[in-house]
Amino acid sequence: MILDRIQKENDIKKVEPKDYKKLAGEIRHFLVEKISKSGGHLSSNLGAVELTMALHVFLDFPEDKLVWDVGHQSYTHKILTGRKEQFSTLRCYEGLSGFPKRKESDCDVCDTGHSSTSISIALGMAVARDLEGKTNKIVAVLGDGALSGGMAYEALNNAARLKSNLIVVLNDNNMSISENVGGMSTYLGKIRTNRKYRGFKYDVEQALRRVPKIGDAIAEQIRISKESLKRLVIPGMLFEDMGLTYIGPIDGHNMEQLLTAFESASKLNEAVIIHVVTKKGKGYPKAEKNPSKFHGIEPFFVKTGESRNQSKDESYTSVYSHKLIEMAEANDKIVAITAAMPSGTGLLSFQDVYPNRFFDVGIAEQHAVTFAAGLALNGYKPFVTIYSTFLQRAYDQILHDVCINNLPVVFAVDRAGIVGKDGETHQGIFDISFLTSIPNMTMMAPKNKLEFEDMLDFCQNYNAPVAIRYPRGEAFDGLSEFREEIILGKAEWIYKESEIALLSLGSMVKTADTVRKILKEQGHKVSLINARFICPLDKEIITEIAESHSVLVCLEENIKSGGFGEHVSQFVLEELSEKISILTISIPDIFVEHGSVEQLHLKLGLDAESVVERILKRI
Ligand SMILES: Cc1ncc(C[n+]2csc(CCOP(=O)(O)OP(=O)(O)O)c2C)c(N)n1
Ligand SMILES: CC(=O)[C@@H](O)[C@H](O)COP(=O)(O)O
Ligand SMILES: [Mg+2]
Repeated sequence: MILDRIQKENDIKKVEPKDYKKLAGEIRHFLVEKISKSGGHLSSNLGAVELTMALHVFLDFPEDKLVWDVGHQSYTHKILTGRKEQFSTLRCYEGLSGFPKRKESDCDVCDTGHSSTSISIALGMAVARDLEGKTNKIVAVLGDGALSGGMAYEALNNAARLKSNLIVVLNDNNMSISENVGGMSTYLGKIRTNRKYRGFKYDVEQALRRVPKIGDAIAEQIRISKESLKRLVIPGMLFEDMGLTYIGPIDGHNMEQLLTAFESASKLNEAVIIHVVTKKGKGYPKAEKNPSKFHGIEPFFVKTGESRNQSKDESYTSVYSHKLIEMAEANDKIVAITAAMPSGTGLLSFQDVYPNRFFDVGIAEQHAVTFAAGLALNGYKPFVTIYSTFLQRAYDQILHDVCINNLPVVFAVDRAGIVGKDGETHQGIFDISFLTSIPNMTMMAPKNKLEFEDMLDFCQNYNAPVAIRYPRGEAFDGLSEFREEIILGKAEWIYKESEIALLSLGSMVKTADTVRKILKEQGHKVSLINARFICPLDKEIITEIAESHSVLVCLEENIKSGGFGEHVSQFVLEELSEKISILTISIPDIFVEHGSVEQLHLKLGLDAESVVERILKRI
């Protein structure tokens, strides 16, 4: 095996070019084997094997810097930098991360997981390099999907002024997680299908250069026709007109072409875009055929491509998907918006039923929110469906465009709480803190499936900004006998006793129910209250609790700062501190690494036993 000869960074330089193809095959085999057991981002990694190999032949690590956009496609980079043996721990607790991690290797320059940041990072590093008088190479690699994100354009706009070398590799596989969308995607498609014009461009330019000094009129005519030809057919002209150099399109599975392009680009004292065309899922036919399914995949059987986990439980996402379609049937003002996550957010089926009322805006969370504000201003009811972690991108748009105008936009905040294996960059543990600090915002979280549906109905009829957060995975269907009407700012009594009151929010109601059972077995009297709303806070129920209990325990799956517990504590401190002692169970103010949700809950003290222990200590 050639792969066995690669133990650390730069070892690939010893591999002979005639063996590149074999090495690429071995890496693909390794990826499919490992990811089929651990789960992970398969399709993007299979597509980027030769590209990564070529970059590793071209660059000297760790002096040269390679910046991955999102980072979900960096597995081959990990293999080539001495982390192959750790792949059996991929995305497991305390194991290898699925994204670049500085603490794993000095060949990883930046921890990432969110899209469209690579050109900014690389440009910053290039400018720092120049200021230091150094000459190391810096390369950013981003996908065509990542190029739908606003930050990428802001960075390109800025990079056009650079007077030293920076290489931006655009890895174009004509896919985001699902179909890539938008004008840039169309433009790249034209370049791909007009490859023959590469030769044409060269011929025209050569011919023009050879024109001897002739009369001004003819020269001007030639200049004009050159300009119009460029605009019509020459690949990458948009980038060139911005002041960037464009090379491409290049076959991203051809090592020779890639290496030639990198070498040529590195000689230029400016920012160069190398447009590389690859096939997402390459080498595993099932992923080639259905790259979306294998973009981020749970463990699967290699032979059939079917998942190893045959869970039939309905997810919150799927509940949302069905309910939204049902509501949209009766309410033609409902529109659904996603930022490049139609599958993950469950909106694919909405798109099937209501294609004209479905909008995938690309990886553009900021635009998604302000676009929703525009729709709401003209009488529509937008459901902006974005994962908690990616909504972080749109804080000012929520504040400035939606909340100051007090517009009836619904924020369906999926993947709220611990998401597990994607780790720090993807945990949805900040949304309560950043959303509830904004005036005019109402925020809630359901305890179970039925309440989620009722809350969505509430959102539909609510005439102001409202956010509803729900977790990744299976929808809880317990406690369904408790189904009081949803009233703005009102919590729900589930069990009314005395001594200890568990005031619990969303996903933590299920845990609190278990905590209550354990405490009752030990002889305690325990109430369970479903908070439902974070803001407005049900001050009345908190006051009632304070009159009849000695300890109030708040439970939530958000960080402590700015969380639900902090809101309740503030009120108790100001109004009720004489009457009741308060204990908040939240996630500490840290970034939470990868691992299974259960392991992470255990580590963070959010499992029932740890909660019981903390309560007993308190009383
Ligand atoms: C800000 C942000 N929004 C959404 C995502 C989810 N996401 C991860 S990868 C991806 C698609 C990226 O497409 P592309 O850059 O073309 O890479 P490919 O997967 O095709 O290799 C998306 C939407 C993200 N990581 N960051
Ligand atoms: C890389 C990325 O950001 C997405 O692919 C993310 O991993 C999706 O997460 P879900 O699996 O929760 O949809
Ligand atoms: Mg892509």
